Amino acid sequence: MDKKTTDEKVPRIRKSSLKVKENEKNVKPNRENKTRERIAKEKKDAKKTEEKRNTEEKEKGKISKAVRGTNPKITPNNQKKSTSSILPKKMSNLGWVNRSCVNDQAVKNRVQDLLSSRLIHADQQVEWLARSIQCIDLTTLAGDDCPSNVARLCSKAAHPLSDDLTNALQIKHGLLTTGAVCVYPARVADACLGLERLGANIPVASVATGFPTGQTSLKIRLEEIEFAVANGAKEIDIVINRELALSQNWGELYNELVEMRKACGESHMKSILAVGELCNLTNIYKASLVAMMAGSDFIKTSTGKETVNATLPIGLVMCRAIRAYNRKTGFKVGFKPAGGIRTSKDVLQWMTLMKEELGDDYLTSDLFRIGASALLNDIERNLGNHATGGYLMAEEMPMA
Ligand SMILES: O=C[C@H](O)COP(=O)(O)O
Repeated sequence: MDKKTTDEKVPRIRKSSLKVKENEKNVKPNRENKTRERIAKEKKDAKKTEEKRNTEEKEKGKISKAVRGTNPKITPNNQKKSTSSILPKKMSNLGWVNRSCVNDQAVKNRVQDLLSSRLIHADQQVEWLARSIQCIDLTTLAGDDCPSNVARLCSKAAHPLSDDLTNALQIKHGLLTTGAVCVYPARVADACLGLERLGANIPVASVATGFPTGQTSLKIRLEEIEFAVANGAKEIDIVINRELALSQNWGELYNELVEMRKACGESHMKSILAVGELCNLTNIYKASLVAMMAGSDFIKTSTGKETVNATLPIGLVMCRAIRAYNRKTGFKVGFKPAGGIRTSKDVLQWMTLMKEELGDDYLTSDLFRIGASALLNDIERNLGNHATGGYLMAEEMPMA
């Protein structure tokens, strides 16, 4: 494990180098004055920036009070930890992987139990739905994606709800954003530009490694990651090599994922398991462990292109793997269900799963994302219903 910090030797400063030579003082007074002025100016600028940031943070903090109730809290997405603070989380324990086995019937029972007795109460739904928006990776992954529809997606990510609705829910305009926008590598630059123009501090996620099938050479898959990172992607959604998982070649899968992790650099790596193609729950559990051991920041269910995508039993198995990994290593890896999540009811069920299996800590965008292209419209409609007592018409949702 790379958890320990390295004790770096601090270079010693020779005392003599700290002394200001008398003659230098006399010879270059102007330069010293200029340096002092520059330092004073820098301090003043830093103070101004700090004050500006404090005011912004204060404003944004109001969002948590704007939505009824206090649990779960809504905090602005741009308070996310910087990617550079993420430590590598590599470990290899293939014995653990090989010994793992999932009891299918127990999984079914647990999901039944979650669905029948633990759903979110109606009077908490507004705050949970508003919070779920912050966890959405708003996605477009279509062959005809182009700068204009990506710009539109960015606009929706930066302003997910109409002004009328944010006013009715007392959410200050512009403070609620999605967790990320997710696009193909060729559209990353468009997305970065679109968000920059809006002044939105939202990360761009890129699918990569031959998404959705991964059926190309490792070299090309790694180059694709590098291309997306170079274009500004802060999050990379890679697909795992299904052949290696299906043939139980966990060692080779681990090696490939480690290479991908390296290629991501400081960008987050989300590993898509393509669960619908892994045959059984035990394979999904094992692939989850391997992906986490190789340093994934998130494990993600699906590309949205398989026949079977995110289902609750599969989600439960992946959450249990995340929990086991956390208990063994102390690292918290995030979870991203994706594919076919389209309704407010779906998202509340996924949030219930997260809360019950992993706890409140995992209900922030640092550790929970929902990959979805159409979900936001349904959430908007439902919040509209809560605010006005009637469902919004399509024309009342201009960005839908
Ligand atoms: O990663 C995100 C998925 O591709 C989105 O799938 P969806 O279009 O079914 O919401």
